[in-house]
Amino acid sequence: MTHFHFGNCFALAYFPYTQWAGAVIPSTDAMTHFHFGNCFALAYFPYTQWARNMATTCSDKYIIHRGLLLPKETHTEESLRFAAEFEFKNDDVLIVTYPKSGTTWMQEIIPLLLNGGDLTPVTTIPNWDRVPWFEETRLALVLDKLKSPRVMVSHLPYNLMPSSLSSSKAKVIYVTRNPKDAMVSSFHFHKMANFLDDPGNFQEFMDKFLTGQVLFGKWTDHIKSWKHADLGDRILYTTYEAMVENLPGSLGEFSTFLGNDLSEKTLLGIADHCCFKNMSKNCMSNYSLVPKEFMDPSKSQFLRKGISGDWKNHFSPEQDLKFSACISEEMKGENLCFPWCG
Ligand SMILES: Nc1ncnc2c1ncn2[C@@H]1O[C@H](COP(=O)(O)OS(=O)(=O)O)[C@@H](OP(=O)(O)O)[C@H]1O
Repeated sequence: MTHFHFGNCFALAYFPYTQWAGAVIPSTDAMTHFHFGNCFALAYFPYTQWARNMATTCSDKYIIHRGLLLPKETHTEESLRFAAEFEFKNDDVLIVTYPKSGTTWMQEIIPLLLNGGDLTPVTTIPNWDRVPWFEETRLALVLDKLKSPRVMVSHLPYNLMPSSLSSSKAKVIYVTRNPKDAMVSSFHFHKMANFLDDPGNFQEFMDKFLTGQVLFGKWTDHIKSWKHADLGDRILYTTYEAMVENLPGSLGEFSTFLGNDLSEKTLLGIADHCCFKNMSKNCMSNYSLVPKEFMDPSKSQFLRKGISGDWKNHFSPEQDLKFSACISEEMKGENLCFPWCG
C-alpha cells in the first residue's frame, strides 16, 4: 500500500494547438472507419450496448481508439500508432493523469525539478512543447527537440502503453484527483473548448462521466489500470489534493523519486512559481496563447479555480450520493485510500 497510499503520494493531449502551432496534422481519413455512429464501429466492438451509448454521444469531433473517446483535433491513428511503438529511454519521465487531474501543473513542476529551478524553459516554451502529450500528433514533431531527461505526459490507460515502458527504466508519476472535482473541471472545460462537444447540462455530463462516455473513458478504469501497472518502484502515485495541501512536501517527494534531491530553498522557489496564482499568469502554461476559436476564455478559464472540493458548489445531495455509490461500487476490492475519502 505504501505507493498506493494516494494520500501521500498521471495528461491527455486534446488541445487544439496543432494548426496554430504550425504543425502538420497527419491525415485523419484513416480513422473514419472508427467513428461511432458508423456501422463498422458498431460491429467491431463486441459490447454493443456500450457502443450504442457511445454512438449517441460521439460527434465528428472525436475518434474512438480501443474503446476510448479522443479529440480528433489532436489525435490520429498515426499518432496513436507512434505511441504504441514508442521506445522509452531509461531516463525518460512520464507523467500520467486522467483528464483534469493536475496535468498542466505537473508540466510546470517536473521540468523545474529536473533543472534545479531554472525558470527559463517554463517561461519561454509552451507546455505542449515543453512536456508533450505522448499520444498526440505533436509528439512526433517535437520529440527530437526534447533534452534528456525527456518528460512527456499521457492520459492513456496502462494497457495502451508500449511494452518499452516496463522493459526500460523510465519513471512514471501518476497523479489522480477526486473524480468529482475532475468531472466539474472537465464540465467547465467542455464549455470553453470548441473542439469538444457542448457538455449539456450538469446532470447529463455526470451521466456520461459515470458511464465512461467522456474523453479517455471511465475514471475508475483509468485508476485501476495504473494501480496494477507492473512497474515496481519506478512508479510514484500522488494526488492533486496532496499537492494543494502541501506543495513543497509533494515537490520534495517528486525530487527524491527522480533522484535529484534539491535544497529546501530551491523547492520553496519552485513551489512559489507553481502556485495557482502565479502559474495562472504564465502565458506559456495558462493556454492564453490558444486562439479563441479553439478555447474561448469568455466561457471559462483553463486554470479555473485550482482548489480541492469545488464539486460541493455543483453537486446536489442526490447527485453526490449517486456519484459516490457508483464510484465505490466500481472500486470495490481495490483497497485504495484516497485523501477525499475522509
Ligand atoms: N498551479 C495549479 N494549482 C492548482 N490547480 C491547478 C494548477 N494548474 C492547473 N490546475 C488545475 O488543474 C485543472 C486542469 O487539469 P489538467 O491540467 O489535468 O487538465 S488537462 O487534462 O490537461 O486538460 C484545473 O482545475 P479546475 O480549476 O478545478 O478547473 C486547473 O485549474
